[in-house]
Amino acid sequence: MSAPHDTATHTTHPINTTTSANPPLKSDATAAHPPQQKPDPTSATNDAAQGGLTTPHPSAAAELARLKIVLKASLRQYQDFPEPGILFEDILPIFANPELHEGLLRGLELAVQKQFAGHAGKPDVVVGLDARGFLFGPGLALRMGASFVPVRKKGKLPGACETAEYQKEYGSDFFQMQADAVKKGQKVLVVDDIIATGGSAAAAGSLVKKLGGEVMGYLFILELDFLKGRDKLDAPVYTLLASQEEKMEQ
Ligand SMILES: O=P(O)(O)OC[C@H]1O[C@H](OP(=O)(O)OP(=O)(O)O)[C@H](O)[C@@H]1O
Ligand SMILES: Nc1ncnc2[nH]cnc12
Repeated sequence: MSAPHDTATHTTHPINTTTSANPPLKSDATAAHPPQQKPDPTSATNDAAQGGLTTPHPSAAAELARLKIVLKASLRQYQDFPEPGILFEDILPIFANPELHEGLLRGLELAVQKQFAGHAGKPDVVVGLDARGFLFGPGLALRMGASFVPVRKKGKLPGACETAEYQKEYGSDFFQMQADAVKKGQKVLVVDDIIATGGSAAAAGSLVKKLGGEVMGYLFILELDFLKGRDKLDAPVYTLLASQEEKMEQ
């Protein structure tokens, strides 16, 4: 099988040199996959990344708007992964590039300041969901001076745990939190990479409440709009990027 990706556009990613049963989509029509003549937004040396991420002292709104464009352009989509009918949104290119990684944390920090300040101010605890919520949840918590607590898939945490079952875009699962991980009355921000059906985030929110925490909001990098997952959540929701307004044609 040939290399799944044009390395001329993504020279900084070792992943692009491997073969795969689900190559990233090549069409210019997807926002997640930049056309070949465009500079690689995930490259630390390209102009878009430099202009988007290193401009000194822009207003918070302008800075957030610029970060969103650069971050969205770095995402990749894989058709029929992990099963037919799913258009998989791959956020890993963000973490492969230190500037994008920094830009993500900055964008999320600005979003929390802008979106949640009026509701509850700063969180006491950031709760990140297994597994991709662990990629940026601890970094965001550190920036905001908050604790980080994981929600894990069943059977991974020692000691007394609370458990919640949930449905997601592909299948069902169980989440757990350690029973003493959140103190009564603590303000909790639940974070994850993607909200699809909202099942995972709703289960995490229910666990936080079982422990006595107060869910001040939910924060995601990306939202699959057509699944309307935010309707399952009963606290303010903020998503940095939007995607898939309608279900993929089969
Ligand atoms: O809104 P939902 O329909 O619940 O789907 C969103 C969840 O699905 C993905 O995780 P997944 O369970 O695939 O696990 P992973 O993070 O371990 O890959 C994603 O990272 C979210 O946690
Ligand atoms: N379409 C999707 N892409 C990536 N992660 C997901 N989690 C649930 N649905 C997903």
